[in-house]
Amino acid sequence: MKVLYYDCFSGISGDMNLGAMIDLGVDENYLINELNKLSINEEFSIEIKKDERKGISGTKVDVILNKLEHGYHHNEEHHHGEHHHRSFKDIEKIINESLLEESVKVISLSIFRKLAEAEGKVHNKDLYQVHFHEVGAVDSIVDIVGAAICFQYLNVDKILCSPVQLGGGFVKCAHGVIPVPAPAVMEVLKGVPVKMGAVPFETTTPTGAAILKTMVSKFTEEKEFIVEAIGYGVGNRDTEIPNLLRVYLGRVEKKQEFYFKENCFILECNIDDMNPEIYDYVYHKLFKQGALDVFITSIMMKKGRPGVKLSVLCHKDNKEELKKILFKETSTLGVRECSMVRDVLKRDFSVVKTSYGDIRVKKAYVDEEDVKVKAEYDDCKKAALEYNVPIRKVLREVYNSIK
Ligand SMILES: O=C([S-])c1cc(C(=O)S)c[n+]([C@@H]2O[C@H](COP(=O)(O)O)[C@@H](O)[C@H]2O)c1
Ligand code: NI
Repeated sequence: MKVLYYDCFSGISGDMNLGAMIDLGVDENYLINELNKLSINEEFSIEIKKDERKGISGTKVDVILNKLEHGYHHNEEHHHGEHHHRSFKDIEKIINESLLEESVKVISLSIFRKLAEAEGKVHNKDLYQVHFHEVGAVDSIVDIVGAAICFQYLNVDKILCSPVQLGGGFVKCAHGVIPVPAPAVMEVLKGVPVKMGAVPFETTTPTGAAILKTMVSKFTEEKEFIVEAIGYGVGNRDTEIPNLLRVYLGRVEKKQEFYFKENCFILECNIDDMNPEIYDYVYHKLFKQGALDVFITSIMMKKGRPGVKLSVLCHKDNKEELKKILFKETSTLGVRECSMVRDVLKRDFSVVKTSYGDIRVKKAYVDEEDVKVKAEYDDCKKAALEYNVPIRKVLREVYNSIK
């Protein structure tokens, strides 16, 4: 199983994510070619270079907004300092009408939706009323669609993430000066383990947060995988801590499970006043009704009376029928019930041909090497009686033939 792990000790932004993905091994030409399938491809270009923070080298990605001769930037409608805005609907259209792969469209749209929902919540607007600032919209489209292209390229089974460092201080944006963590970041990362204040700057942006929240299946510090590749995405600042996003590509050794869990019940009653000859009959009835096991434990009851605890292991579906048998066929006035989980070894059945006929054999697997083999007692008993031989002779032949 392939795992992608985000180590967000210095947070995450959309650009850092793209840098980390390329550093990890995503083919940059593939990423650029795929991004060019967007109709807005003339509005941006992508600069990819090696850079470093605190001596640790990684990949830095910058989304450069192109100055168009004809287009939004010089469009009459957007003079007088007004900005063109793209709504969530516009972005849905751009993504849906592109020639990007279907899975890339689905991932991109769900990341965008998460971002738009958070912005909507913070600014008290409906999802479809949220407008992305012109410059931010192109940047976010490249960061988010780029992230989706990388996920599709890496084709991992699971994405995990450390607690996310959000930073601190204040940041200037289109709304003015806002606190860090930015409100949209907090909204997106509700319920996610985060850390704050490592540096007095913004380390995690709304786009970075939305990528994580959409894609990560578990936020954990446990790294139960073998690291096969490491990537560093370089951030814009040079802070006291290296402004890097570290990602690991890992492999989880497939552990074969030899047992499975099963819900079951124990029915119990204490008896000190019943003819002991009857237990054989009760056992027979309980097993016939589907009891998984029936057993008796000697107990000392009140008034110094020796008695027994009759226990019945069963599944839920025949529990009530089994209780009825206990009430009808024994002297008890009450039955206790207790739910439990049992671990059951995987097993298979086969038939061994012996000179005494066919004998059924059960194999239960403790692990790859350790197998418990058991000849079916009833078959051995029948064969021993039929051939008038000691039962151990039958057993020996069975075990010798399956060695
Ligand atoms: O809507 C805008 S411009 C906006 C809202 C918020 C909220 O938290 S609400 C935050 N910001 C800041 O803009 C930059 C860019 O973020 P990206 O995710 O687009 O990379 C970042 O500093 C945000 O905190 C902008
Ligand atoms: Ni906002």
